[in-house]
Amino acid sequence: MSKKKVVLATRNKGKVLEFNERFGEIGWEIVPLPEDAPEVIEDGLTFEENASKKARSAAFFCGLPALSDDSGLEVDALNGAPGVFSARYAGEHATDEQNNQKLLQALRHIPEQERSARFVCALAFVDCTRKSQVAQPLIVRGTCAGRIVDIPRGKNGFGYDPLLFIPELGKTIAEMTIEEKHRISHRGEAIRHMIDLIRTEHE
Ligand SMILES: O=P(O)(O)OP(=O)(O)OP(=O)(O)OC[C@H]1O[C@@H](n2cnc3c(O)ncnc32)[C@H](O)[C@@H]1O
Ligand SMILES: [Mg+2]
Repeated sequence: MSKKKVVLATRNKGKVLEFNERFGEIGWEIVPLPEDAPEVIEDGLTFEENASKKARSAAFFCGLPALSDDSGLEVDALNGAPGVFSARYAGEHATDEQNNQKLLQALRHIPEQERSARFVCALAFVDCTRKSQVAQPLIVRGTCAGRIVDIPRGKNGFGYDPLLFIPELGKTIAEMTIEEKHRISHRGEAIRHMIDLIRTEHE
């Protein structure tokens, strides 16, 4: 049987690496988002809303089913910020480094026991070959809880990975291999949920 082509609606290379190969077990061939796909304005109030917008836009543009990811970091001492603004916390085209520095600065007076935080990942899947799903994408969420360190640690991963320490494993996410991250991360959990959901949808 030929594989089902699904567009991965993201421009984030770190995410792309984490999705690679994960959907082979349900017979998907993941194809990259074309360079000329339209920019999506990520103005939703929730990760789920933004993920739906990104998946719908890519599905319409490519005429293929599309999978998208909207994710971010929620810090309790900042009432959930940066949240859906994680990518542009330090400004519209901020680098990971600038976002990390801004977060460390915002938390500089907060003691270790009050630095709890979590990564959240919402995935949306729009299958334009199934009419009902264009209006209502399949949506799942995964989370990964830890606490924010005061000095970045580790070189792996991307984004805020050097800042989130996972007490059970005694390291930050940037100190993990991609396999270790997949086992415990928000994105790993969301991908497992999405694969389960797609399997039940097709039963
Ligand atoms: O919208 P797309 O094109 O998918 O790419 P993006 O990088 O803009 O992605 P988001 O809008 O979902 O913003 C996510 C932000 O949260 C950060 N982030 C998401 N997942 C992460 C992870 O696994 N580890 C570290 N930081 C992460 C990421 O660096 C961004 O700053
Ligand atoms: Mg984005």
